[in-house]
Amino acid sequence: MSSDMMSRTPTEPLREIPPLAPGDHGLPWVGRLLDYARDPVGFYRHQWETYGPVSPFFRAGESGVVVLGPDACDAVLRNKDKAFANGPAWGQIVGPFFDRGLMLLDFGEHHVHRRIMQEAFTRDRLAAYTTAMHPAIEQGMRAWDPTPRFKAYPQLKQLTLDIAADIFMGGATHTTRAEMERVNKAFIACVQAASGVVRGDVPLTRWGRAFRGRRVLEEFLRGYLPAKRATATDDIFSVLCHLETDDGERFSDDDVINHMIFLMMAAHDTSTITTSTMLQLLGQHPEWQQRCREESRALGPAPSMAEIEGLQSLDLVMKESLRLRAPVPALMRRTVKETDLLGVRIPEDTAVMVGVQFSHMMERYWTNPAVFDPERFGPERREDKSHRMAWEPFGGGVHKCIGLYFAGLEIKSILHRLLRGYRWSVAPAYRAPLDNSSLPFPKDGNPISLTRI
Ligand code: HEM
Repeated sequence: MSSDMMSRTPTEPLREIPPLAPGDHGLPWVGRLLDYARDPVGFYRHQWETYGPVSPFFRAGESGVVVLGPDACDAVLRNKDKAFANGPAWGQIVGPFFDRGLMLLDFGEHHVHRRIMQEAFTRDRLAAYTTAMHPAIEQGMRAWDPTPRFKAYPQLKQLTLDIAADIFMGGATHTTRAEMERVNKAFIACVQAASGVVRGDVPLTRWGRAFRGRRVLEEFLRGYLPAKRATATDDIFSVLCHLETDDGERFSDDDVINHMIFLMMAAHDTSTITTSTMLQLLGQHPEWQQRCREESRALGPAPSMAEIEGLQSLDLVMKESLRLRAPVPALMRRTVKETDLLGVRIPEDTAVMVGVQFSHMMERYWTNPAVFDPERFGPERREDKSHRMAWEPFGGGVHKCIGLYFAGLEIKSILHRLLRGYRWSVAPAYRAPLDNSSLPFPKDGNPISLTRI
């Protein structure tokens, strides 16, 4: 097993974070954020080659560190001496709009909430969610009008929102289409706040819209709460209302609302980005598209969870897409005490950016990492096993994505239906112009040439 660990004997003193090299200060206040937004992997490569696994980074008015390579990422995410906290770090990025979502809780409190929420993602529940997803996918795709420049990304975004309305809300039965539209807009406003410059409740700004959006979402969910508490159904909202651990721990009304808002956010953009990347890559690699289609054709239109898990080629393509374009390319942390990270002293209250995307592109762990090659995940090669954290699109440690199986089922169910009903192509030389200001999405809407079979 290879390693990028820099060894240090117990008697050696801790090293300090290296100082910024000339030219690495970037612009006043924003620092090198724009370099990152322009080309995240290029930025990471520069940090890695100049400084190694723990590098200095000035951004948004403060100094912090970028952590790169699977050993360093692993050390932060495993968080052995509980020095790295999520709440103060992610809170700064997503603002108060996803307050008290699971990812923003820390340590003992996080442990209690995670234990309860785990019950919403058991195999039996996942099987029920999968069954419920198919009608929503079928209904959503009915509106798709294939064209030679079909903008896949916005369509997929709408589709995953429609699926969320069913799976998360149980169809929101008493809600009109117009009301649901308002809720979707409110939700999108909260998501978009991450890239807002003005960080206060100021009208006509991203944050101003997000504050209003959060109020709309809370009112909407609170309106449904009594009915969801009264009757147990298969949607996540109702499940969260009725969860109880063996020790009798349950979520309060506020917990349910906070978790619902965060879950919808966590599930939405990430799955849309992955599906959109898969569409692009399958459009550029028709042999893989055909291979996946043949496996899907062997099943019916609404396969069970076990059948979806058996779609092997699609699974390889999904893993490769998540490697090439991790929907969450960096994980944020802040130290709550001084700590030792691979022999480097990280002071208390340091902003930490864990650049997981870079691990996916390191020659040390992957053959020709820039090339689309799903077979690298196949049983004969298993390049993802070159290091336990070489492939980490879902993070690691106690905050590892709780919805990763759900995500796989949703993404594959969408692709499965698409492969059976449509054929599509994308020019081999196409490179998606990505907006990296929050999660990486294609600015051009990911156009594909789509035809019905
Ligand atoms: C391809 C899709 C997805 C990707 C790439 C993804 C990625 C991630 C990553 C990297 C984290 C860790 C964040 C950190 O350590 O700071 C995370 C956490 C989380 N994800 Fe996902 N996610 C996806 C889909 C989903 C879905 C579908 C759900 C819900 C149904 C979900 C719910 C969550 C939650 C609740 C957390 C916080 C877990 C905790 O802090 O204990 N995610 N996700």
